[in-house]
Amino acid sequence: MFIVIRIKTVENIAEIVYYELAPLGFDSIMEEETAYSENKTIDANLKTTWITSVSEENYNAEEVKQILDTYQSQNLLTYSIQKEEKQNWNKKWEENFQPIRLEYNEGNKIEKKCIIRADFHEAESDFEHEIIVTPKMSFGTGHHQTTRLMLGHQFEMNHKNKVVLDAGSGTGILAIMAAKLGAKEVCACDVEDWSVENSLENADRNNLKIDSKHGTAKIFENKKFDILLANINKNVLLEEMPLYNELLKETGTLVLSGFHHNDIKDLQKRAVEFGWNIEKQTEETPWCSLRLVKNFSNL
Ligand SMILES: C[S@@+](CC[C@H](N)C(=O)[O-])C[C@H]1O[C@@H](n2cnc3c(N)ncnc32)[C@H](O)[C@@H]1O
Repeated sequence: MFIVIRIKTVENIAEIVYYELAPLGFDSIMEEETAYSENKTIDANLKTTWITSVSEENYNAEEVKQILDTYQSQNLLTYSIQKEEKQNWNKKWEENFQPIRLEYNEGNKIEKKCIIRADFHEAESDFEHEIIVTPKMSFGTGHHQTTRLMLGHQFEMNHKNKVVLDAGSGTGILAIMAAKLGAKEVCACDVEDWSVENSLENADRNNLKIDSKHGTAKIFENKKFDILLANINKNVLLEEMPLYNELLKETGTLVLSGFHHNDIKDLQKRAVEFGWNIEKQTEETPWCSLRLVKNFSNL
C-alpha cells in the first residue's frame, strides 16, 4: 500500500514542496486528472490538485506533516493524506500529453535535435532523433527541466561504443537516448519496480535493448562505466557520489541533475573532494545540472 498525498496549489509551490518531499522517498509529483490540450495555455497561477506518494514502509508522518503544515499555514496550499493501492494517476495526462521538441540555436540556424512523443502522435521526420514513451507512473517525458538538462549534456557527449549507466531511469528516456547516440551497452536502474518495467517497455517501443534492473546503482557494482547519468535528488546524489566514483572508469563522465541552484555548492564541494573537474554546468531555473570528469592531475 502507498501513502498518497493530494496537494491543491499552483505549479511553482507544488514543485517546491516536492523538492522537500523527494528526499523522504516520495516519487514524482504529477497533476491529477488534468489534461492539457494543444490550444489551452497552461496557467501557472491556477490551483490544481497535485499528487505524490510514498510506500507505507518509508512513510515518516511527522516529517511530512511538518513540511506541509508550514506551507498550509501561509495559505499556499491545502492537502489530504490517504492510504491507497498504487494506480496510474497520470492516465488522463498520459492520454493527452503534448510532444516535447528539443531545438537549439546554432549560430543563425535552429538545430532540431529531438522530439519526445507518445505513439499516438504523428512522427515528425525533421528531427535528428525521436524517442517514443508511454510514461504510466514514471518520471521522464522531457516535460521536466531536469530531464531536458540531462539530454542537453548527452547531445554534446560522445556516446559511441561507450558503456552507459542511467541511475534513476524513470521511463528510461536517458538510457534510450544513450543507445540512440551509439552506446554499445546501456544499463539502467530504478528503486521503483514500475519504472524498471516501464523503461523496458519504452526501450522496446524504440526498438532498443537496455539492461534495466531494480535497485540503486550498487546493483551494477561489478561493472565499470564510461558515462553515468543520474537525475535523482540532492540527498541521493550526495550520498551516492562515492558509489558513482567507484563505478566510473578513470576516463569517465558523470552527469547529475535533480537539484536546485541553492544546492549546487554542496554538490560541487563533493565533486572536488573526489577529484572531479566541472566540465559544464547548466540551469533551467530553479533546476541545475553538472557534468563532471575525473581530474587526471590528482591521479
Ligand atoms: C527525477 S526522476 C528521473 C527520471 C529520468 N531519468 C529523467 O531524467 O527524466 C528520478 C528517478 O530516480 C528514482 N530513484 C530515486 N532514488 C533512487 C536511487 N537511490 N537509485 C536509483 N533510482 C532512484 C525514482 O524512482 C525516479 O524514477
